Amino acid sequence: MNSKKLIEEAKFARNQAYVPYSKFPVGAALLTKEGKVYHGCNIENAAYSVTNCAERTALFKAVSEGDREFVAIAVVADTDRPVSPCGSCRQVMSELCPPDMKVILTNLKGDVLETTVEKLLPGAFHSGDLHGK
Ligand SMILES: O=c1ccn([C@H]2C[C@H](O)[C@@H](CO)O2)c(=O)[nH]1
Ligand SMILES: [Zn+2]
Repeated sequence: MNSKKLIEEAKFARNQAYVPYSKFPVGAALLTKEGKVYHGCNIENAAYSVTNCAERTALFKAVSEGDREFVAIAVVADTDRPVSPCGSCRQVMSELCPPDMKVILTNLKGDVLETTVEKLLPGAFHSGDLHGK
């Protein structure tokens, strides 16, 4: 699947966002090695900090269904620049995705920034840092 199609999938996912507080819907589409797409949207909560971002929704759905091999993720929001994933999502992507995995950031105007997991969080804390290993 090409980037353009994955972006369309992310826009589709954005329609399901539950955003009564921010009114800022975000969509994500996560592509597996086998070609399956997991959709994610942001899901907010009256206790704001419990909110789940679109990127993490897609990743947690995939892992919970037994999929762990990912090749790309597209994220879309109505931003001036291509949407920029938050720190928590960058950390979760670093944990669950290959460092060189493609991350396609975009907005409704059609600006596209293609980057990687590693570029979004250089020097991420990872499993090898635990227990002095
Ligand atoms: O990359 C991003 C940035 C923000 N949000 C969500 C979290 C919250 O619901 C709203 C405003 O921060 O947007 C995402 O889902 N992904
Ligand atoms: Zn996030």
